[in-house]
Amino acid sequence: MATTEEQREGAGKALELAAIYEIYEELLHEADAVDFGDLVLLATLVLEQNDDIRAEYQQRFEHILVDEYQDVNLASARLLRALARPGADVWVVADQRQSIYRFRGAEPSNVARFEAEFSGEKRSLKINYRSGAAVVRAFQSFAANMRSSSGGSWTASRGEVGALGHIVGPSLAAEAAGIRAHIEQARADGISYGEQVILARSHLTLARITGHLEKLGVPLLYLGDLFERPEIRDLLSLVSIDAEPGGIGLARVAQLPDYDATRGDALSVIAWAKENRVSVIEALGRIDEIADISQGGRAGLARLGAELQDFGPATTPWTLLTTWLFERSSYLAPLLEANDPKAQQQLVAIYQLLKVCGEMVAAGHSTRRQFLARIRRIEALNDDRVYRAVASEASGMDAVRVMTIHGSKGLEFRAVHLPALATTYMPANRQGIRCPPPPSLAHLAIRPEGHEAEEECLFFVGLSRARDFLFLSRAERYTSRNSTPSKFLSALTSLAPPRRHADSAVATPSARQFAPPTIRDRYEERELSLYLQCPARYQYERLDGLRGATDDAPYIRFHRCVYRTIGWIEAQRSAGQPATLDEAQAELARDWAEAGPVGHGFEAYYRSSADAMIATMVDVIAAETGTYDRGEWEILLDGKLVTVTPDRVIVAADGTVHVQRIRTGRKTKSEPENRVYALLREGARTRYPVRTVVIETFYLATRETVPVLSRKDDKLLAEYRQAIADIEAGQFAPAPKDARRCPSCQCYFICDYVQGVS
Ligand SMILES: Nc1ncnc2c1ncn2[C@@H]1O[C@H](COP(=O)(O)OP(=O)(O)OP(=O)(O)O)[C@@H](O)[C@H]1O
Repeated sequence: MATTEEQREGAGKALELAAIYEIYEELLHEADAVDFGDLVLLATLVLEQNDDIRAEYQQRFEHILVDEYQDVNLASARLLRALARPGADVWVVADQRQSIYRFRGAEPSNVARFEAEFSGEKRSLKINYRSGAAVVRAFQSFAANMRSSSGGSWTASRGEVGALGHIVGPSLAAEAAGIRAHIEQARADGISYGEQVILARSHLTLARITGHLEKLGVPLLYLGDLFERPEIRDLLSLVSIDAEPGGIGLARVAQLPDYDATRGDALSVIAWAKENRVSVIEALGRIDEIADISQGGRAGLARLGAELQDFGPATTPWTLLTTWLFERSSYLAPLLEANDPKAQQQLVAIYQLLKVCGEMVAAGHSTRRQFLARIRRIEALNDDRVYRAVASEASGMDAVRVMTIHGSKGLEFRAVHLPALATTYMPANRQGIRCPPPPSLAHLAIRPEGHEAEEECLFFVGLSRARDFLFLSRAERYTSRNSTPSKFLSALTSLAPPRRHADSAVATPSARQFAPPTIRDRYEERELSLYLQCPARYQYERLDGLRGATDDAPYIRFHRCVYRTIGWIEAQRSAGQPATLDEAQAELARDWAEAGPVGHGFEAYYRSSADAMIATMVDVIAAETGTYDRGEWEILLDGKLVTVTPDRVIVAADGTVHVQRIRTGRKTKSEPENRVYALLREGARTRYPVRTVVIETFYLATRETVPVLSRKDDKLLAEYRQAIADIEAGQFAPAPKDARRCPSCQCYFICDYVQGVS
């Protein structure tokens, strides 16, 4: 029974998840498909529930060998029990110091139970054949204090070979320069690039480090986030021209060196195409008719028009890319000529994109729009990992390997580089449990000690991949704050004392300069909010007037429909004609057909939530006794007017004014920190100087009204003032507040911002 607020919220989430999971299972069933977990689950159930099948398999296998036994979870442990007949030889290999799959249900305690469960015995391996003595000493020293299974001692059969290194740099750039020095040190010892690996806890860390190493000219077999690489963005922008609405891709393509056009040229072409209702490609073909094009740009854009000629709505991304790259443009020429590690890397990335494109087209995402939508979706779900590893065709390249520690399990390399050994990176911070399991499954939640133990194991896995050289490194600053050394280093510093590596002099590109826009005295709250979300997006959308496609998740579409319908209901009420439930639902049906998650697997679930919210709204309005005061407010901030239209303003019978913001989502802790509340309070102060005003959030899903206090108003209003000042100073560098939302931005493909790296 949930008694506290937290438990109630947890139970609500668990119920929601259970409902979604049921639909997910139904969809799997309809598609006649199984997921990864089912592969083990279904096999186990078949064996457990059918005596004859179990007998058949049990007598087939006299010996069963299990590797990585510490990673066995509940389902695979049951599979093993069902497969092993009484008296069968079960032989397992386990290293509890390498248990790195607790997060997906692995139960290292299986190892401790092995002897009793299978009447077995345990033997320890004492000789290490992989690593030289220096490396063995390092992981032995670390293992001495591990939680999951402390201790262990090994004789290095290869003897005194190899060495350790440890550098500390003031910044990430300096750390990268230090890693390059380590890489070269190993090469001087006869270890090629291809025999070296960089291992880190997360892809994000790898992307950040490799971004710097790439600039330093280190050949790497790693692409980072494929779809955020500059050359891939060039190509995706090209694909998007006339495929995503608005011709936005031209803003990037026109500025490629080959076309020598300006951003202003691109905007002129896009505007002309819109005005004349022709495609952007056609507009490029008629460039002579377009005014306001720079001299160099005119010739370049005419050339681009010729290259794209005869590409129409039916042209697939595959045809467009291959024809343009190999037959028409000279985009590849400088890369082929340069033949340096950076160019090679770019060519590999382009090859990889073509491969992905071919696969996606074959899988039915065959129009250019579908292809781009698919990429946005992959990025939004952070599901691009499979595209980061370089295609096997390139595996012969002599380039440093790059992978997560999880990905390195079971592998070995002559030199291992472990960067970012700083607090919060290694061990990583434990993430809160977003949806705690219900009490009956509480044993499945990873406890804090489990997280720490798992992080230690990860580090042990990283250390023990090295054959000859183990190189450790960290920076004193990764963000604007200083970062302290990883606590895991303390076991190693006496063996590998840190050396300082000075900052490198890698030139960073200068920030983009833009002419300040016209100074105005009036701004909408919405546009300032957009600016604060991302200055670049503000510029593209508000100043350049660029509109393109966005990838809106069904969840967003559901909320948008509910807000739209509520806006209509509120307007009806203000006009003195409150909507009936039927009318409101008919309005929702219209909004839904136009903008809802129609056809999505979870549509019915979203729709019933939307229906319930609309019914609540109608009900709440019917029960209301106050009067309405609706309209746009103007709030004066340092001589500038900021306009905002509150969701609802009700003057109650006792004269109190309730200013509400309506939310269709779940109650969140951050909601009261939304700066719009500060603005509403400021507005209410001048509009209702003598009345009591309450600023509140109204949560439709739960009918809750929560007052918002004024604690941070000054700071929040200052954000609006700063936004206006920055806009007027022409500061529009991409700086998304929440980079995870970038893939749903219309400017995604033309933008230079790289998540976690920029
Ligand atoms: N008896 C042996 N003589 C010489 N070399 C050996 C011997 N056994 C293993 N090796 C070498 O030692 C290295 C490690 O072996 P292997 O990968 O099988 O170990 P492991 O226990 O699976 O390691 P881990 O679980 O840490 O990945 C390999 O390079 C392997 O060729």
